[in-house]
Amino acid sequence: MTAPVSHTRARPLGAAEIEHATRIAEPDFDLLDALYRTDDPDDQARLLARVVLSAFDNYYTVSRRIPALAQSAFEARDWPVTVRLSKTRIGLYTACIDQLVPLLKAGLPELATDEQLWPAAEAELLAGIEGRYEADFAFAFWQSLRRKLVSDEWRPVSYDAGATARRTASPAAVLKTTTTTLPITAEVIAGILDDAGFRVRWRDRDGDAALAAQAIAAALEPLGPRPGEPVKIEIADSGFFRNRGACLVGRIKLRDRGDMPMRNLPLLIALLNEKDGLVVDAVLTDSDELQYAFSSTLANYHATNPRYHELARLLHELMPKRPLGTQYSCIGFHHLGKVAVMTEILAEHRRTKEKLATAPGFKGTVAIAFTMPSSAYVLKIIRDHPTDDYKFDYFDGLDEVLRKYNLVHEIDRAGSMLDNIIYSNVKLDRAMFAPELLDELLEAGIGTVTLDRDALVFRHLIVQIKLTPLPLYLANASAAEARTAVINLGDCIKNNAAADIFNKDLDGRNYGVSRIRKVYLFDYDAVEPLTSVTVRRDGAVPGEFENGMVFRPPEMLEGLRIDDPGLRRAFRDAHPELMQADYWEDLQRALRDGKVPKVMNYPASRRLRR
Ligand SMILES: Nc1ncnc2c1ncn2[C@@H]1O[C@H](COP(=O)(O)OP(=O)(O)OP(=O)(O)O)[C@@H](O)[C@H]1O
Repeated sequence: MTAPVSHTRARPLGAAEIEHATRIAEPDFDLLDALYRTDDPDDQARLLARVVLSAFDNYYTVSRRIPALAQSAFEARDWPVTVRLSKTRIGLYTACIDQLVPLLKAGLPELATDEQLWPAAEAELLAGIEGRYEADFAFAFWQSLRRKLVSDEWRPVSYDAGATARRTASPAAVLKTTTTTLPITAEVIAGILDDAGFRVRWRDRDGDAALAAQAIAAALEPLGPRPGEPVKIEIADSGFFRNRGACLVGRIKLRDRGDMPMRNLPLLIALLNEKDGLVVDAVLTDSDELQYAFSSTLANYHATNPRYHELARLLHELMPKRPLGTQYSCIGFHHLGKVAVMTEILAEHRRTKEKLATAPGFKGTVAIAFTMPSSAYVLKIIRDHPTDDYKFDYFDGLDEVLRKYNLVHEIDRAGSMLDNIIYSNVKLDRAMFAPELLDELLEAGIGTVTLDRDALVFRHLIVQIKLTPLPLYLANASAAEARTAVINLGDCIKNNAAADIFNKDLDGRNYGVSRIRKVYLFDYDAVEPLTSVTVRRDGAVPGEFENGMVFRPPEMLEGLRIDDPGLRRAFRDAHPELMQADYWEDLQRALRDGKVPKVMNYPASRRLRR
């Protein structure tokens, strides 16, 4: 067994230290000054590229420090710092762009309209980033900035990675391999735990390693393992940190044995840092379970290895049911994820030749949702005004709905809301749209969509992972599947409540079932902070007038509009508290006191010590 590394006591990070490490450096004012002063177009292009690149470097430096800080916070059990780091990371990219945009707008107003300068500056930028690993990231930053500077114009800036696109990224570059033979021993696992290089002590490393080895042996059993058979354990050379947890991620590989083909088992070792030391809390070996634990519907992990393409590929290989683009968001690369998702949608269209058409299910009164039949994504726009069937008396307006979608992207989604990828000024070829959808988009009087020659330009475009809307799922599911879905729906409502989210439109048709059969809320125009809702015990009084949002828990079941009496009963039996005012009031109190309930992101049955 590998000798344990010596452990220094982890030191909590001081507020000043975090502040310093995550502070974005000022823009390069000398360069900006030179840019403002010059009239020479070549100098302007060169200086603009340098100004933006220097801002990107400021951003990238800080964003790369955060995973290491997250590791220190985990080691020091400093949970408030962990939360702060996540918040800082998610806002950092926009903060860096917003730092520069007003300066450029004020000093060089012609940037918004200059048709010559941008291509010349882009060529300078591309030359400046050539050969850098994060060239595509720098280019995405450039495009985001440009989009902001020309945002008043109907001039979309592509989300394409262009020349900086990375064609191949083999996960091999981020994997550490241990070669051994079956059965995998506790000593081998202990070696892997040591190799992770934590600077704090384990509570019972050998005991945990033995339990983990047992869990792995049980998971390998269906793959026909033979004692002495060679095996490779490939673990990403990266820590992954989120909330109070950390994990090691990789896979176990068994070679083609003649009577058995090559076999792969995904592996996630979930770690906690308890008061008395590090523990292996759970071992996951099922791709769907990994996907749930690594869900893009939760706060992202901070990955200490900077090779984001290889990590995203590896995660995609381990969790193939989730599209590649969203794997980037899971490790905090939201903006690259945005580029990757758009690239994927365009590639899907090129490959399948399918057209975008209205998404299956109930038509929205607030949104228009569309997709291609085999696409992994749904695209959505928000109408300027709801249709006549809109349920509520008052519509908050397009900006407010977009704000809610954006809020859901930024908060800790606690596992039961989708991540919303929100694009602005996107151009999609007209040929991608089915004629009926094209007519609807252009004729519904939606001010945010226009036709620009052979393309549609969208002021905003929301992209989500495609689910099966709950009513469609229930209509086609077996009795057991339907029952599970309805019970999962209750869990989904509870998880959202734990994230201080209440969907005032209780209707079950706002929810969908994913490829791993979890239920998620996908419609956010009616979400409110749970803490702002008035919970009533009594029934409604005719003619009664109440200010604000009022919710009567006994009306929950009716609100969900699940017609099947058996399914209603299943929901009631599994979640009786959802129909009781006490549950909601207790939760509101806990949220107001800052006691956020824990969200479990793997089944309790996978814990090593239950
Ligand atoms: N992520 C998704 N996956 C699959 N289908 C979706 C998704 N988002 C929306 N849809 C489909 O599009 C329809 C309309 O979307 P959505 O519910 O967001 O619109 P809405 O106008 O906000 O609805 P409502 O009228 O209930 O407020 C849904 O009923 C569903 O059929």
